[in-house]
Amino acid sequence: QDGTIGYHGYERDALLALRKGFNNTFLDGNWTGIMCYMNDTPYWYGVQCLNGRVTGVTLESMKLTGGIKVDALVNLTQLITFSFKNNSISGNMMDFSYNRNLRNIDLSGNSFDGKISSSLVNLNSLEALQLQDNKLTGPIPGLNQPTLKTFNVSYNHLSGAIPETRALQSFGYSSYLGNENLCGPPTPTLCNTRNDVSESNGENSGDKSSNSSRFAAILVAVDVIVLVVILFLFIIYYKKYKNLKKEMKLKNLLPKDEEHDSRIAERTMVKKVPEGDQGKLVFIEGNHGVTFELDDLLRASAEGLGKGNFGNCYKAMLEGGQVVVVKRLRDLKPLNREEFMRQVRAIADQKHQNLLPPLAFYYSKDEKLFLYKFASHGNVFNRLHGDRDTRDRVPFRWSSRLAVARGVARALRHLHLNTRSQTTAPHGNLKSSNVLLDNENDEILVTDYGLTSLIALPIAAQRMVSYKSPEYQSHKRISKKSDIWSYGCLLLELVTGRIPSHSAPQGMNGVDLCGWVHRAVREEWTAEIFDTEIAVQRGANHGLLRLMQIAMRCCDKSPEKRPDISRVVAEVEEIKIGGDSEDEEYDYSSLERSLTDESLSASRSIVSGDDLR
Ligand SMILES: Nc1ncnc2c1ncn2[C@@H]1O[C@H](COP(=O)(O)OP(=O)(O)OP(=O)(O)O)[C@@H](O)[C@H]1O
Repeated sequence: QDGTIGYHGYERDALLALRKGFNNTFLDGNWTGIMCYMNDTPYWYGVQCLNGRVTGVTLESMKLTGGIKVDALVNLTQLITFSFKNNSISGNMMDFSYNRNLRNIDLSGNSFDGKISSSLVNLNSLEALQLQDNKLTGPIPGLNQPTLKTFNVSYNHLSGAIPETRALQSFGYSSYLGNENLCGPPTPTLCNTRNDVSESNGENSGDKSSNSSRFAAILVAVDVIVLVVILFLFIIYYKKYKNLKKEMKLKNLLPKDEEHDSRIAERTMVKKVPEGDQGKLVFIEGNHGVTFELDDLLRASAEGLGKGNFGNCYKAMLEGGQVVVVKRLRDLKPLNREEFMRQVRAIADQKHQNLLPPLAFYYSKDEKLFLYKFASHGNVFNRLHGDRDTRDRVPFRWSSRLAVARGVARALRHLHLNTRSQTTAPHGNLKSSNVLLDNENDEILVTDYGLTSLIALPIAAQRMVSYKSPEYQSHKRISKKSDIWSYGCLLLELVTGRIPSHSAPQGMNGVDLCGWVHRAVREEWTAEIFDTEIAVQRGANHGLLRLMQIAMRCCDKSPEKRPDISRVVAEVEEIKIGGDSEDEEYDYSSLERSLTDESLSASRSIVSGDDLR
């Protein structure tokens, strides 16, 4: 294949050869099909692409075993990042001669043996080389790239004198620790034998006494550096101490384990923002004048809203009376700050009255937060299923449920078709707990869209709704049509009042709603389908049937047969609430009768033409 279609078969072959070397079930299942096309988000876990070319492979802490062939990277000529840290890969190091753009190499925490590849010397853009905690032997090649900012070969079996290049000498002893046979500065061990020196230089370095005097000079320099470092550490310690004192003063400081019951009020949501991160809250334009600093947020009292699949949510009440929701994100893809910001901006760019965009975000190495407006009437899941069969239950009327169906359909249409935004992406995790209600239920706000671009794929595949769709189960593929499937399930949840199993919160049981409804219609025990709370409403009858028909088409097993979002919106908009008599009690048997006559014939024909799920 050539570059004109943005897909490079030889790069794919190189990745498949890598995959073969690991014999890893997850990669075997995930690295299939096209890995990346032009600038689409890569489909393969841990692979980064630009213009259809592979620029990064990041497979960290995945318990990978096996080896990487020496010539494995010959065809990955655009690589910038290559990280396999914390696995159990063994064998010799690969040759990097063809990867002139490489900036970051991290093979730390594996079992690589043999020599450090001398091809590293010619990587002119190399910024970080991390080879610590392996079984590498032999000398350190004479790297001298001015670009090199991070270097670590500690805890290997390296030997010989550390080359006296400017770059290698700029790193402290800690970068070389744990290699008994390394000598020369910055280690404290003098190189006594000619072997030591010749081993690393390849040739004799000559006069031993001039070497010793150079060592002496370097040792003095090291002493000075050590003094400066101690002074620096002292300053940091003093600053930390001052900060700690400040925090202690905050009356709200009450550390609490986030695993605990989230309903209990928590006083601080971010116990401590890591030092040195210089993290700042970044507000996104159009935030309706809501601005405050991270310090204000730290001081705010907070209440847990719930433990989500990708982090916990807190309601933070700031001293000035503002209320915001803070979502602490976890299990993210390894994105640097710029990449993270790009994704957040793409999410925030999706502006629509039925979407809840983030107000602000916070990025640091250890903490990533999203801030949202607080939706005062909670989520549709709780509204629909909460307080059932108790006196506290406030009925969720047909008109409100139809408003939810409409609002969500419009939000999805915007996500799928909005041409003004740079990316039109599926939601990926559409479910009733991600549909929020504000202002006495008449504002429907879909939240958590766009998280597929941030969450690590294996985690997303386990927990996001789109990955529960029939097409992902059979072909490991999701698309906008997977959102249509999720939407169909949401409609069925609204009309039946039952919890779907694929999105049931932890500890709750649900039913396979699509399968259940299909069976009910086919076997004509239709009376049980509709939620009695709305089935008794006189005006709801016709609309309920229409909504269920739409839902069943959206749930079709094959994505091609599902309607697209424009059609869904048009059909849902056509449904009438049903006149003024909505609140009147209805003779339930009349609805039951209408379910068994022609009104459902369309649904039944869908069922008969299709397998039950
Ligand atoms: N802006 C908000 N206003 C009010 N409640 C919110 C807001 N955002 C989230 N919540 C609620 O906080 C709780 C936790 O939300 P979160 O999104 O973390 O988890 P979830 O929706 O249950 O699952 P998932 O992580 O898969 O989206 C949910 O009950 C959710 O409805």
